[in-house]
Amino acid sequence: MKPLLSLWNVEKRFGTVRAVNGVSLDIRENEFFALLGASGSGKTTLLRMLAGFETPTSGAILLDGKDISHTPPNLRPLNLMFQSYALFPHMTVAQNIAYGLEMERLPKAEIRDRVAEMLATIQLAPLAARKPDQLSGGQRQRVALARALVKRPRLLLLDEPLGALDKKLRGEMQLELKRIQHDFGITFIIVTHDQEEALVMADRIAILQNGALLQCAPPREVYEYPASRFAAEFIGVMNIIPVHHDGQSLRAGDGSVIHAERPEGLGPQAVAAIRPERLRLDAQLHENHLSGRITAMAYHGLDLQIHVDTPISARPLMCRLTADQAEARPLSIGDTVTLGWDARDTRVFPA
Ligand SMILES: Nc1ncnc2c1ncn2[C@@H]1O[C@H](COP(=O)(O)OP(=O)(O)OP(=O)(O)O)[C@@H](O)[C@H]1O
Repeated sequence: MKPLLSLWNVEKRFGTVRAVNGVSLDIRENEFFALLGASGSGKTTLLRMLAGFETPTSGAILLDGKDISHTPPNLRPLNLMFQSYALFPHMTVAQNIAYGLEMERLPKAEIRDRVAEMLATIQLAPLAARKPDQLSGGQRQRVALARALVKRPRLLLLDEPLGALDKKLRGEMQLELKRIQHDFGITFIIVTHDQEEALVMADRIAILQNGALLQCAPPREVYEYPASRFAAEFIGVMNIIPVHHDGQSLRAGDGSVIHAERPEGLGPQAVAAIRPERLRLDAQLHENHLSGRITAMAYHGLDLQIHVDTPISARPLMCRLTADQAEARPLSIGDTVTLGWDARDTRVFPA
């Protein structure tokens, strides 16, 4: 399938700072695409280049195969929604949504119909006559989204759109955004520093580090097969065990062998990485096993997290048990347990 948007080796320098460093990627029609990275990794700069507020120092941005690198923002078929998206305080919800269409001088009847459609989509029809200061944060966010969507852009760019919301509301709005994106069939590109948010919402995630693209893949792949140690630790929780590669096998600090599927060309210093939910208490069923002592436990409703002190790592291993597993085997701090995990669940990266 032909990509909607292509980035070809896009670079942006501010003086000596390389904010974006040779990023190449394709974004497909109807995709929910997340740009994920720590503060200063270049997410916003990349988004601003897509919107046309910055021009690449080198490389090209193509929309439908046409180079738009130097096309001004107002001539691009896209819309940008910021975290601090300001609604007009003196206008009602309906007027705020209608504003962009009125600027385009569309017929009154069409504006009325499209505003009504958007109010239904964001489920705020009963509040159409309210002013922004009579809305909750989540409701204001929906109006901002409606205002961006009502113009039917082909591409919507969202810069930390849920950043100002509390955790619970954020979770609800994540699902809401996904539903709206699906219903409208518009391509969404969202900037976030929240890895959980990217996992929940996106069809694909691009991880940026120091302006460079580290990995671009669907959430599951990013989670299960991180491209590097940085990606492994950035997404979700990861147990990291320093290992030595002697050409034959991987050994932990205490000399015990760690069974893993090894990448080629690994140097002597490496780390083994295992997700907490891959560690099991039925150790005999797995290639790797070792004993340790429980030092801490945290109950989370759906799961139980235990920290286990072991000889293979200075830091305790984090192990996540489902409620069923935890019920089958009552545990307390101080208990000795035997942990096991599979070689195929062990990723290995250069240290
Ligand atoms: N106008 C500018 N002039 C100089 N340096 C800039 C400018 N804009 C961004 N930078 C630098 O480029 C780098 C990337 O910034 P950018 O805002 O794109 O990162 P980000 O990933 O969006 O970060 P955050 O999550 O904190 O918003 C940073 O080192 C930043 O200081």
